Amino acid sequence: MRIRDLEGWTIAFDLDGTLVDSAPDLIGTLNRMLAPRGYPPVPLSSARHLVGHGARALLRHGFAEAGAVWDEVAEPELFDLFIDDYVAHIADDSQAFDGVVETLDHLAARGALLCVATNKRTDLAVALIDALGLARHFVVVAGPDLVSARKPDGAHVREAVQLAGGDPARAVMVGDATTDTGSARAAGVPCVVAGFGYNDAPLAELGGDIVIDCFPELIAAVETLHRMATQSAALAPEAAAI
Ligand SMILES: O=C(O)COP(=O)(O)O
Ligand SMILES: [Mg+2]
Repeated sequence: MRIRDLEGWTIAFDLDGTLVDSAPDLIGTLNRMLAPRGYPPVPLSSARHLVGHGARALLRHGFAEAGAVWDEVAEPELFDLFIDDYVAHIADDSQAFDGVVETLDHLAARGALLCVATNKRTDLAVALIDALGLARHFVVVAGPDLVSARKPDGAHVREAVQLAGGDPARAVMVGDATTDTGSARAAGVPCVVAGFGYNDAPLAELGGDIVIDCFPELIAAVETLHRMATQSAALAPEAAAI
């Protein structure tokens, strides 16, 4: 039997660009908004980094990327069209990154509680997670509508961990963008950066603690952060006595 050495620890995951390569469907929807309005499609490669701040931000910045004029008045209608189209195509081409299922199973078997903290609306996040057969891994899926403030606010990671029944003092965040590292830092939670995701800044400037190049490397990263936390907790009484 495996040692449950991660019992009492919670791992909060970002969704888009960390667990799931969802950009093809998000950018596909964006391009279906642009085409009938006479604008050119934005290539996936130049729009991936726009994913991570929610659908509204993707729409706005995607239109800018295509050189399209942004119509503030039309935004609510455009947003509704975007969501309707995205829901219909949510898992056409989106896939979990290699090794996600095995790695999540491994971490759960060692006792870790797993949850999701995403800037995707909760209903959309749940629909995507369900469509890819990942639902059984997570105690909670927390979009911005389920918490008091969205990433990069620290409340998002902190409250997602608490909703999962965990303690933010014994948690790790895993994400791919400045929204994730910012939220984790503000919550006092160490952050693993998915270097294979939709990084919106150079890796050295994202502000994470450990960068992983593929999902299975998360196991070693969590072990390192867990060891560091355990060692500093063991040293804390001595430090207090000095
Ligand atoms: O931009 C989004 O739709 C959500 O992105 P996230 O899962 O990376 O927070
Ligand atoms: Mg992301």
